[in-house]
Amino acid sequence: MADHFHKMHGLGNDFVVIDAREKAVSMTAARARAIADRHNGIGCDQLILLEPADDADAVMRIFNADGSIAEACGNASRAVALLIGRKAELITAGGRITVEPFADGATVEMGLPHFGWDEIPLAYAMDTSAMPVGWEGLSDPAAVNVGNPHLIFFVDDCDAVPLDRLGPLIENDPLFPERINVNVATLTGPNAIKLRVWERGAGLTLACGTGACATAVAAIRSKRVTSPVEVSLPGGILTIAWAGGEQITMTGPATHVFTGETHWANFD
Ligand SMILES: N[C@@H](CCC[C@H](N)C(=O)O)C(=O)O
Repeated sequence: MADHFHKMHGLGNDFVVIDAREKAVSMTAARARAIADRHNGIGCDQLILLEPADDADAVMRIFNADGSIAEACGNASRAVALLIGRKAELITAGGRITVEPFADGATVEMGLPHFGWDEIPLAYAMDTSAMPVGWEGLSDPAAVNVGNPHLIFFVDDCDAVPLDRLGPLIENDPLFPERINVNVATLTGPNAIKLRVWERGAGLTLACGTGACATAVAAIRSKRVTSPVEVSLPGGILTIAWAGGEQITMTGPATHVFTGETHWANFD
């Protein structure tokens, strides 16, 4: 019997979502990589596996396109909210989150941000609000962990940054023992940021929800902007609210593209 999957996206950051809450699906890094491959698979930035949870609505497991595990995914959280269709609590490797859908999107309580160098994690101690490091024209980034690790560079013009070249260089720098998501951000108003993201394990994507959260938090913390913040990504806009010390709230659209059928064994 064929297995079902859902093709979904949040601002163009796209997912294959497998609902394994009632019927177990075995997933490996190699299988996830093959499904995500746009040349011979269904194609996606992240593969999302929903599994049963004892004390929550579901466990959400996240595989990047390269097969690696991610602890959090903001855009997929909104997509999963749409799929579940009601307020729900999800367990991710990065912590518990609460999702609440509306007609064509969702609001997500993303949890608390973490700023300690060992919580990012970095290879050695330093101030994560303005790190004394640089790669070519990019320097003094902030680092924030919002379930997954992010590095944020505030620059005059994020469109001018060669992120396709610098992204992989920074992602794989030994300073980041678990690699890192790389954000380049430009302030466009007292509550507005333009953002591009090189995602760990997936490369350039049209949007990154956790990148928007981490960037907004870093900008609010350094008093560059005030909450709530409109974060404009190539795929569209997210609204991020954070009052220091509290959970980050993310609101934005999500889309169910189609439901398909396949045999997961086809991807081995
Ligand atoms: N696209 C996601 C983030 C996915 C995980 C990330 N690439 C990582 O490895 O941490 C989002 O919308 O947050």
